[in-house]
Amino acid sequence: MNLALKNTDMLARLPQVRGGYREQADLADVSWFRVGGCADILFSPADEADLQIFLANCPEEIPVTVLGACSNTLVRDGGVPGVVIKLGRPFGDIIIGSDGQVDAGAAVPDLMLSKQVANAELSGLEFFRGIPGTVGGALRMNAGAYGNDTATVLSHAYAYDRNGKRHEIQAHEMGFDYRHCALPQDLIFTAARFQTVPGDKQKILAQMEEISASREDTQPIKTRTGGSTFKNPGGADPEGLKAWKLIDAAGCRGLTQGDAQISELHCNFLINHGNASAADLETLGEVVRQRVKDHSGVTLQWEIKRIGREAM
Ligand SMILES: Cc1cc2nc3c(=O)[nH]c(=O)nc-3n(C[C@H](O)[C@H](O)[C@H](O)COP(=O)(O)OP(=O)(O)OC[C@H]3O[C@@H](n4cnc5c(N)ncnc54)[C@H](O)[C@@H]3O)c2cc1C
Ligand SMILES: NC(=O)C1=CN([C@@H]2O[C@H](COP(=O)(O)OP(=O)(O)OC[C@H]3O[C@@H](n4cnc5c(N)ncnc54)[C@H](OP(=O)(O)O)[C@@H]3O)[C@@H](O)[C@H]2O)C=CC1
Ligand SMILES: C=C(O[C@H]1[C@H](O)[C@@H](CO)O[C@H](OP(=O)(O)OP(=O)(O)OC[C@H]2O[C@@H](n3ccc(=O)[nH]c3=O)[C@H](O)[C@@H]2O)[C@@H]1NC(C)=O)C(=O)O
Repeated sequence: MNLALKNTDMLARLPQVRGGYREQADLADVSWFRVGGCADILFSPADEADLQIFLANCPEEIPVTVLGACSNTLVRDGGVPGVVIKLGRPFGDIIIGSDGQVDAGAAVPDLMLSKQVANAELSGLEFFRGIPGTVGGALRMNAGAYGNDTATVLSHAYAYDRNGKRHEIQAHEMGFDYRHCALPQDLIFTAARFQTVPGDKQKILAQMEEISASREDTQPIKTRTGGSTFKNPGGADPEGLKAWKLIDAAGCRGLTQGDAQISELHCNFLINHGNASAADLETLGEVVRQRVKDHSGVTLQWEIKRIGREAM
């Protein structure tokens, strides 16, 4: 009752937008883990101008969170306070220009981008083939795989800050590191330009198939998961210290908590077998962190973003 009143109050204080607001929107529906509570308010902007109007006029004290495909995010069971912004089709264009420049909206799925770019006989974005997020999430996470990452192919990105001011940000200004972008958390990316190079279509497609097959063999990609749970302590260096080896050595492969499990196939993946709660998944992750710390002295860092409130 109190919560409903609070939401109604919040709604009344939000600016008029064309995209529309949805109250108590179930985020489990959009999350790869298929867990989590509701967004107080979900906002899908009608276009860039709508997003700008929202940000410029949304009261400062109302929290704003942006989500892409929610493939690297664990939404807690108590839901997300304030407004969750989910960019949709109006931010879903791909434009392939001259000189290998590729413009993509922030909501474009990485997989779709890699396929269209390959069909245009351009190379550089093959690694996106196996990453189930969006361009916006790739920019924030510096998503990467198989020896490449977003930082190496980005030319520049466009973003709005919490006051509705638009920024053009060059790749070298993003503060990219392994699975990290140092820009302020309030920035909402709306689009990016990538630099690709001409390539042989058959070779590009073959490489993408190879990536896809390798993932199917080594990662539980068809389950309800968030990808790698923890960052590799050795970073992107293929010879560096691997989270999965530490987890394995600490005896955590296959460990369960309710319907949550540490994958038997790849023990840096957390899985929801169907009825896990976000709390089950997070608790299991913390158990693993503690066991690894006790066993090897290494403190694993979460790669997965955890957002929202604990269940009440
Ligand atoms: C099966 C599986 C395999 C995976 N494999 C890989 C892999 O090989 N390599 C890899 O790097 N990752 C991998 N991931 C993790 C995930 O797909 C990536 O991190 C991806 O980039 C997240 O994108 P998203 O759109 O789902 O972001 P979300 O999970 O929705 O959000 C992640 C972060 O990005 C922010 N964000 C999202 N959109 C925007 C935006 N428009 N503007 C500003 N911030 C934004 C969110 O606020 C949040 O902080 C995998 C995940 C799964 C489920
Ligand atoms: N889609 C998801 O969020 C999740 C998918 N999965 C798994 O992933 C696999 C594939 O999922 P599926 O939904 O069929 O994949 P799709 O590629 O059909 O769609 C993925 C999402 O991307 C959106 N999308 C697609 N193209 C664009 C674009 N150009 N611009 C903006 N948004 C776009 C879709 O939006 P729209 O709704 O407008 O079509 C949809 O929300 C399945 O195995 C599924 O179980 C698991 C968890 C979550
Ligand atoms: C999935 C993610 O990214 C992944 C990315 O897909 C792959 C491929 O480049 O390399 C990193 O995983 P990783 O270091 O565990 O490498 P993987 O390719 O998955 O595995 C390496 C090798 O170890 C083997 N392996 C892995 C886990 C396991 O339990 N057992 C096992 O034998 C695999 O079979 C494979 O032969 C990224 N993870 C991190 C934290 O950096 C993600 O960030 O969400």
